[in-house]
Amino acid sequence: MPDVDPDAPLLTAQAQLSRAVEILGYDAGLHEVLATPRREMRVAVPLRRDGGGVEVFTGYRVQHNISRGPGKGGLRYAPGVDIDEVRALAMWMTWKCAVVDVPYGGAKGGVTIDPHAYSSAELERVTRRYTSEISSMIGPEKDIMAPDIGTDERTMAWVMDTYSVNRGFTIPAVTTGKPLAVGGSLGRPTATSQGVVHAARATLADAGVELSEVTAAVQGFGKVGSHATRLLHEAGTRVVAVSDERGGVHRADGLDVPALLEHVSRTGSVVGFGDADAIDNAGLLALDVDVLVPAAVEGVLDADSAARVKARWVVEGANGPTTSEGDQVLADRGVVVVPDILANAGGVVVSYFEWVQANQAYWWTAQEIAERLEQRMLASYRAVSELARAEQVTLREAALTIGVRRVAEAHLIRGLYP
Ligand SMILES: NC(=O)C1=CN([C@@H]2O[C@H](COP(=O)(O)OP(=O)(O)OC[C@H]3O[C@@H](n4cnc5c(N)ncnc54)[C@H](OP(=O)(O)O)[C@@H]3O)[C@@H](O)[C@H]2O)C=CC1
Ligand SMILES: O=C(O)CCC(=O)C(=O)O
Repeated sequence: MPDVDPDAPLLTAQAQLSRAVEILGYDAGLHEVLATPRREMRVAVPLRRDGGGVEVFTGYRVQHNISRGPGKGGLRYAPGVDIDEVRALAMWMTWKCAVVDVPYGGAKGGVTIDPHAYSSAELERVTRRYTSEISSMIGPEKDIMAPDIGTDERTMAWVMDTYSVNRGFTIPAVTTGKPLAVGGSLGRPTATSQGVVHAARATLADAGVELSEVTAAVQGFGKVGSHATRLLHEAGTRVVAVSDERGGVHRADGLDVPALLEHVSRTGSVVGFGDADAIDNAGLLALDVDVLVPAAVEGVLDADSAARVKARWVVEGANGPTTSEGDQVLADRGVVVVPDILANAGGVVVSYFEWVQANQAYWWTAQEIAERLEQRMLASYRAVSELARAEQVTLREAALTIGVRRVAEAHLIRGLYP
């Protein structure tokens, strides 16, 4: 028997689906339809290095489900990317888009590359080659990409440009999370983090607590974690610890967040920030705080680390930060977990707004975007929390039930399920 890591993201995603199917009482056939990725592509991505020589990377795009609309989901550049991770991330996108009721299926892409180890020119060549290789699979009406770990708005501009030049005209709606200059949306860079803060505010309110009364720790200081830290600080939360891949910093009285952001923009890491103590990622997860925001990678809250969590609320900025065993431990200990497919859905909500704006070639104001994002996040949170209360299930089980049911309904109504 090959070794199977019980914390592998795909096993977590499959176990979550099985639980939703059990709650919904679906049969084995429908379960299989919902579990099976609709389309997958694996491509070779050769790169000529700046200094000569060639390396070949592997790229993937998975469309897990397209029954409610085109595939939608990010593109990840990380050394650990493999097909099963991309499958898990694509499946989570399917339920996420359904929970916040945007008219998409779920997709995800990835290239097995450490983006820190390559120049910007090299990453541009990798992105253009990857896009060309998968271009038959993507498009505004087929599958729309966005940034994820290791990619950013510049990456999305390269994808959009490569796709467009091959068709002979500009097609902004093939990606979201683009720079404003090429059809991006106001509010998209902060949307995921803003959604995390809306979700945190809503779940605290259920317990009669306000953001200004609590302490928080944030793991991951990239596109999601850094803005979440700033927005929590602006909402009056005392953020006492943050981390990135290299380590973290902790100050019990609360970090000076504007000074921290300035330090990171100067040095590229939270590590070494003055007036704070060093802390490692495991230590951060176990801090005595009210709110914990994992906003880095999958699987950090497994059975062991979940047993050490002291926070009362975990708001998942990352996709899949909690394993199935970790989830059970947190539930048994009464920790409220706002699940990824709800808590970090602000990004895909504003991506949807960006796609709508690009399709109409008509741009909304920052206020319109902020209001519509808040409305959709709060309505989605309410639907999930009411179901959780009514059925006596966790917020994750309730969110999965809503998402999976909407996707299954689309299959059944379309007649795709024999
Ligand atoms: N971007 C978006 O709109 C959305 C992202 N997400 C999810 O949020 C998470 C973060 O994504 P995003 O912020 O975009 O990615 P980024 O690449 O912008 O940032 C990732 C951050 O996580 C840190 N990190 C990486 N590995 C570890 C580790 N093992 N332990 C601690 N920190 C680590 C990185 O540190 P370093 O810089 O040192 O490498 C960096 O600070 C992912 O799970 C992603 O799927 C979910 C919804 C939308
Ligand atoms: O903005 C999007 O389209 C999707 C972002 C993403 O990859 C995610 O929500 O995990």
